[in-house]
Amino acid sequence: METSTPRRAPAADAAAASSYVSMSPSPSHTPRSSTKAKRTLNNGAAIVASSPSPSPSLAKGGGGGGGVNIQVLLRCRPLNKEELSINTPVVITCNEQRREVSAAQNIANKQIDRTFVFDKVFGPKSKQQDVFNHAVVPLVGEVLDGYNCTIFAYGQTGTGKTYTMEGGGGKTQNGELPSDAGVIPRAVKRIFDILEAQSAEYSMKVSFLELYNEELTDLLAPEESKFSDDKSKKPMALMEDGKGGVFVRGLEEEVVSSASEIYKILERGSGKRKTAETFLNKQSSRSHSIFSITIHIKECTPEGEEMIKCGKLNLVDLAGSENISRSGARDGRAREAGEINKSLLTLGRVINTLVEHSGHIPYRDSKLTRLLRDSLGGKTKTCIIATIAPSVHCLDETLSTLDYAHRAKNIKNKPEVNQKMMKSALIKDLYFEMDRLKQELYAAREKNGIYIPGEQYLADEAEKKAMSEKLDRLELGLESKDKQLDELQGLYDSQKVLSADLSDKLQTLQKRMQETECALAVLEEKYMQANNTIKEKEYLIENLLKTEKVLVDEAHTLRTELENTTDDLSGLFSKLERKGKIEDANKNIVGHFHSQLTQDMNILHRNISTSVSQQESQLKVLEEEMQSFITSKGKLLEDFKIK
Ligand SMILES: Nc1ncnc2c1ncn2[C@@H]1O[C@H](COP(=O)(O)OP(=O)(O)OP(=O)(O)O)[C@@H](O)[C@H]1O
Repeated sequence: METSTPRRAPAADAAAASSYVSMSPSPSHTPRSSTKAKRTLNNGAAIVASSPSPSPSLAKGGGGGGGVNIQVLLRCRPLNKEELSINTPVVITCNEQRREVSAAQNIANKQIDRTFVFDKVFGPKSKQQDVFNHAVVPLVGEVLDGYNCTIFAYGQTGTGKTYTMEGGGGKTQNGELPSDAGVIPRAVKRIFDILEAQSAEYSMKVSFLELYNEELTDLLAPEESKFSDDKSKKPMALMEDGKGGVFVRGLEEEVVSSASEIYKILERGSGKRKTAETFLNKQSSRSHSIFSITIHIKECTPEGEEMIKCGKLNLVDLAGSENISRSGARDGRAREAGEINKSLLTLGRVINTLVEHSGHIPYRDSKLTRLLRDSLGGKTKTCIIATIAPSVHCLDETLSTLDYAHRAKNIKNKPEVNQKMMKSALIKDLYFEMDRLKQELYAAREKNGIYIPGEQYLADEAEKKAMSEKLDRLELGLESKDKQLDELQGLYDSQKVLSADLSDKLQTLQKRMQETECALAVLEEKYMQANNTIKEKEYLIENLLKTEKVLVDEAHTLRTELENTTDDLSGLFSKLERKGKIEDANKNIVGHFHSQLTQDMNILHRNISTSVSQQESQLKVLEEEMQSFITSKGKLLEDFKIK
């Protein structure tokens, strides 16, 4: 029966029965002691064989070809109170639209701006909800689809890694998370919301690991253990799983069935993290932490076969990348900073080697890189949230974070979905494990009286006690689950009645809906007709308006032309008037000229006739004189001849 109440699938019981946690993508379960480790390797063979090797047919998300670049997001925190009080200059500008971050640098009195582009940029005003929506929501979906996903926060101390990952934690008000809740509580809530909306049958377990001074500790281990192996104090071993992965021996995985349970676990674990006051952060996390959520979801194949899908979300809060003197780390703190830097330096070297493809990748040089191996260049889907501060005092560290994160953008992973496991095979394994435990119990009883070293006896006793307590807890859990099942059955029956009632109502509503749909269709037809008429009218109006515009333009042209013609005509008339006047004046002049000419001509005529008569008389005189001259000359000539 499928219900919305979280139910534990057998896989969860198997997981709960073991206490080794693999950091490898495979959902393998390993027991607490070395004997148990051996057992699980045998017993877990069915699971391990089917789970770690990802099925190429099931793989999605671009595992093929060159892989998928890991996502790198950048978040810049706002100035804090101290920085504001001393008016610290801001040297970082974020352009969220263009996904750019610019750092203003002053080198030798020259202003040099460096700009970096990321997959997403969150400025100082960004909300926790924004970061969650862009960084985590898609990955939560991938986890529920059976992928392993890792989100890790990287940045200088005091830049908001813990704020981004945990924020105000999971203190809910009226079932809602506070606005400052970070990525982890929001991811938890979303996972439960989705699973419950899908009425999925699932089981979930969480682990919380701390890496401090290259030593691993379990943040979920009980504070005081009656038994010899007090894990809260004792560092834990990181072991190779023989398949290229690693697991942390003895890491507690708590089975959870509600978001509030996880919030409590988170609060408990976070409280145990090593923190200290530094110049840059009053409550600086001095360790790296990895909070992991493993989800097993039941699915049915079309053939009715029950399968278990497994996905894992690793949420990593790294310790601050820092300069020892600037961070104010002293004495023990300096060693601490050195160790933190060792892990982060190795992380940097791993990133560089991955990006430059320059041979051997030094994963093994630090525990952090061994743990994150599958998230960097492996089969996991990874997202890095790099955090920076905007103040000028942090510029060097900010640039180093920006360079680091920008380089990490080029890392390619080949995400592959975890192969689904058959539920029947899991149950078989579980029964096998129970039988084995029973046999061990009988054998242990029968061994009464045989000598074994006291230390081993105590250890075995402690383990037996822990196991029987666990068994009791499991039985109790089973009983309560049975009760829950009964309750749910009752609920189911009442729901059935309710559903019959509702289906009647649904039918009535469907009828009404059909009628409404008919009316709607008629209305839609009318609406379409009206729309067409409106369109036609609009077309006509548009054309009319166009014609009117043309006419108005033409009228304007005509009017200007008319005005020009009127001007021309009045010019012409004034010209004609002037011409008439000139003609009249010319007439007068001509008349005057004519009479003057006549007078002058008469005078000339008279003068000429006078002159002619004078000339005639003068000619006569001249003739006479000439005659007399000739006669005189002739006389003279004759005289001369005679002489
Ligand atoms: N985006 C933000 N908005 C508001 N306050 C922030 C933001 N980021 C960080 N802070 C505040 O700045 C302080 C330091 O943040 P936080 O402890 O998360 O830094 P951190 O990077 O985890 O430092 P460390 O590496 O030392 O642990 C906290 O008081 C936190 O509330």
